[in-house]
Amino acid sequence: MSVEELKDHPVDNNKKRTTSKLSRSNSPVGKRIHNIENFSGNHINKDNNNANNNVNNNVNNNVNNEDNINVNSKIKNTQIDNASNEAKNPRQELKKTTKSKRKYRAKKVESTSPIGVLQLEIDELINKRNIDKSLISTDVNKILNNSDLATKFNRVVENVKVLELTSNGDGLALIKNPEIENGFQVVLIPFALPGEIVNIRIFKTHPLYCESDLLKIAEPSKLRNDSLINCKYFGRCSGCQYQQLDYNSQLIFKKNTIENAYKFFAKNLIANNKIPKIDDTIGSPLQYFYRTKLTPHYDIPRKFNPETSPVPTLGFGSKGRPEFRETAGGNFPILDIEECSIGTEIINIGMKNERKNFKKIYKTKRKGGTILLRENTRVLPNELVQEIKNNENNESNESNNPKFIDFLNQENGSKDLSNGNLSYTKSKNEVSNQHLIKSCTTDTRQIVTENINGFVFNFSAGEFFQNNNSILPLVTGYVRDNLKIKNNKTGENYLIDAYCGSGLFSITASKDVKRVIGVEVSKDSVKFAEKNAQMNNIKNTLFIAGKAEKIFASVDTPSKQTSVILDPPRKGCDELFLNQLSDYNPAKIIYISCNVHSQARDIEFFINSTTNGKNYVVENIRGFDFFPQTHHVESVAILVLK
Ligand SMILES: C[S@@+](CC[C@H](N)C(=O)[O-])C[C@H]1O[C@@H](n2cnc3c(N)ncnc32)[C@H](O)[C@@H]1O
Repeated sequence: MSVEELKDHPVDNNKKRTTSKLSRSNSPVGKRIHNIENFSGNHINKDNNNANNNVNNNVNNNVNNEDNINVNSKIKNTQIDNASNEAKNPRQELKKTTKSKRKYRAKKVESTSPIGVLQLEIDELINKRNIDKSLISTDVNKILNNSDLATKFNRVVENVKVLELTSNGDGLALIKNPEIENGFQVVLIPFALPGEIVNIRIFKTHPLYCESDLLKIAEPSKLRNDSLINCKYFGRCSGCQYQQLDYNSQLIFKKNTIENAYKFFAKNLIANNKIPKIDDTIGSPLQYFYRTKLTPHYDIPRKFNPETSPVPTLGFGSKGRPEFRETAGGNFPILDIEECSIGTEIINIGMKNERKNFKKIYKTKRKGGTILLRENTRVLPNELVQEIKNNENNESNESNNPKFIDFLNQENGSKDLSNGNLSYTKSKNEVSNQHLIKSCTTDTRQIVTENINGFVFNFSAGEFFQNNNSILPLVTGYVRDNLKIKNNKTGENYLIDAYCGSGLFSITASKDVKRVIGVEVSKDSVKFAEKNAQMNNIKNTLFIAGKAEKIFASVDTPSKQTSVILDPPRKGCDELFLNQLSDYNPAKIIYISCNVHSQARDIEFFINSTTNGKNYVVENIRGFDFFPQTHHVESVAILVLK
């Protein structure tokens, strides 16, 4: 952070831990945790750092258990002397007496959501060690209404052994429960790896687990290699979890996530040996600087005064207040982020431009918001490339070539405020020999272009499109290779692309099949799918705007010669759709998913609970790493009619 920016943030938030909605809002996990486990009052959340508080450090020895749980660990209770503080403040005293009882309200959890999966991971952790659930359950209502109890829970614990890694990339451990005799707390420790011995600070308690900050790594895992960390915000930003791991280890953890997902959600198929060995995860050609879309955001505080309040921070949510490494971005719920090492070069240039712009306009904002940064790739016409080249000798370059300026100005993208020009980067597609100009758009309705394996795609910047274009040739190639239907002597294959977006799989696979029918709920995406087919001179596609559930009413392709691609949103397919898919009875199903848990659940339902499901074999399951450095994994499962 520059000196200038430091001036913009005179408030030292280090003295104020706020686990507001915002502190978790960037992380899909955090978001769900907040939505699902909602306290009616304040969160259990005390300031352990506040130097003004009267702090007693009581160091207790933890009980040794038969397991490797927290062996020889010490629990350090950081207790705030509330009594003495409150007595001095009669207003607070009054408030205290009139305050109504705070109540913990648990909300319904979707089992394949991150918090739903965490519950299964917790069950597995305790079952493996024969620990009864009652020994890890905490009465959160009691803590909410008893500040002494809250400080007892919000403590520093030393020498904690990390036992597992969750599918969200957090370490999972067991520590002694400060209230239940011989009881435990399951604790989430972001950025910690299995096998590590760490010191942590608990800051939030839920009925079956608690959240903590990683303070110190006393004994690192052999897998940890902090020299690989490429980002000054890593260890606080909620975006990446795995930068401390070499890439191969990241891929192994992701394969593990897929294995666990099938273990949790396809129990019956696993028990009957109907799930094949999960194949190795295919890595991304780019492991940093790959993300073609980022959405930094900001919050406008309730008591915001445009004249006196500091510039709100702009970036991504912070994952608590870890201290195990020095990080940039400040101690804010939304970290003040200037660059993101997984974003592409032009996205980072766009981020810098838009930060400068934000400093000019933030006073007009009344509520928080998000800034869209989406990469747009255009091909520079050959004549223009030639003209620029020819003029190079005259000390002329592209920046003073009027035609090039015209080319740039066709685009309404992120501009360099110092000169008002569109920011861009140049690159070359070595396969097609095309010169590419990349810019960054911030307008959700702007039409952007992507080039994948010689195909061109247009779509609205605000609509869905895959974010890592470096891996798209690999995944679309894999899908194409697997569309072939064995024993199809007619030589005529058909494809149904359910949840087709702007036609990525329909178009890249169109040459291998006689006809493609795509269905997509977003009318805007369907419009682009049609346009993309036209632009790529593809004539055998038909796109239907509507719900995937309705597609089978309009399908006339022979099912034994048809493969179906499913690529639903994170929540997966609904049962109505899966029943219709089974009635249609296609020769092959390729299920692509960014949430392997809902994928496993759907495949279990399809095979076990639909009319024709039992006639399918799961031939292959493997991950594709669309999101290096993060816990996310895309999973592709192939089902074949026996
Ligand atoms: C994960 S995206 C995949 C898009 C496309 N296959 C791609 O890779 O670009 C899921 C798509 O499903 C669409 N969608 C969501 N619910 C749907 C439904 N019930 N029926 C059809 N499409 C749906 C979304 O609009 C989104 O475009």
